[in-house]
Amino acid sequence: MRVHLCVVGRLRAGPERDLIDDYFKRFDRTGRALSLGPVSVHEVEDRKGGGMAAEAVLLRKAIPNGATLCVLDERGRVESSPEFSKRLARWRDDGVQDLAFVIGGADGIDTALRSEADFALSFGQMVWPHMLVRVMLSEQLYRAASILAGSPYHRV
Ligand SMILES: C[S@@+](CC[C@H](N)C(=O)[O-])C[C@H]1O[C@@H](n2cnc3c(N)ncnc32)[C@H](O)[C@@H]1O
Repeated sequence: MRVHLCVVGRLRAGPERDLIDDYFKRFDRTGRALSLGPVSVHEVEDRKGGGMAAEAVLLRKAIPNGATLCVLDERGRVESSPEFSKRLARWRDDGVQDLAFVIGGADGIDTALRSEADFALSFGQMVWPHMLVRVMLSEQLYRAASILAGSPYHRV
């Protein structure tokens, strides 16, 4: 199951990028034997000030046809890491070929695009900066793969 991160904004070189690259490298390595990954990042940017609607047009183009769509949204469902790992495994076992995660920009995700999602995942009711949400998601993907692989990374 290929994993796509469709996100608003370009992340410049720096600590967040290093963390994301590291977690995705680990996710790809751990996920290979589990039919999870590879992961690819699709960054979109609307330079014309078109807001969420314009960003949604660009995001839709970045989401592969037929992909299962999971939006990151503070109003979504909060899950434990083991629950999230089971969800990933279920999508994979159900034959999902492409799984796309969408993280919005400063204004959030367009309502219409949000309503098209198969699932809305929340990292709690607080609103986090989108670049941090990218880091958190990349870590949770690696953690989920580790849980499914039975490796000791997740210890709770
Ligand atoms: C700065 S937030 C935008 C918040 C915006 N005010 C809204 O109402 O949606 C940017 C993006 O980060 C993600 N995000 C922020 N906090 C989150 C949370 N607690 N759980 C999941 N995703 C979150 C969402 O994808 C959101 O669109």
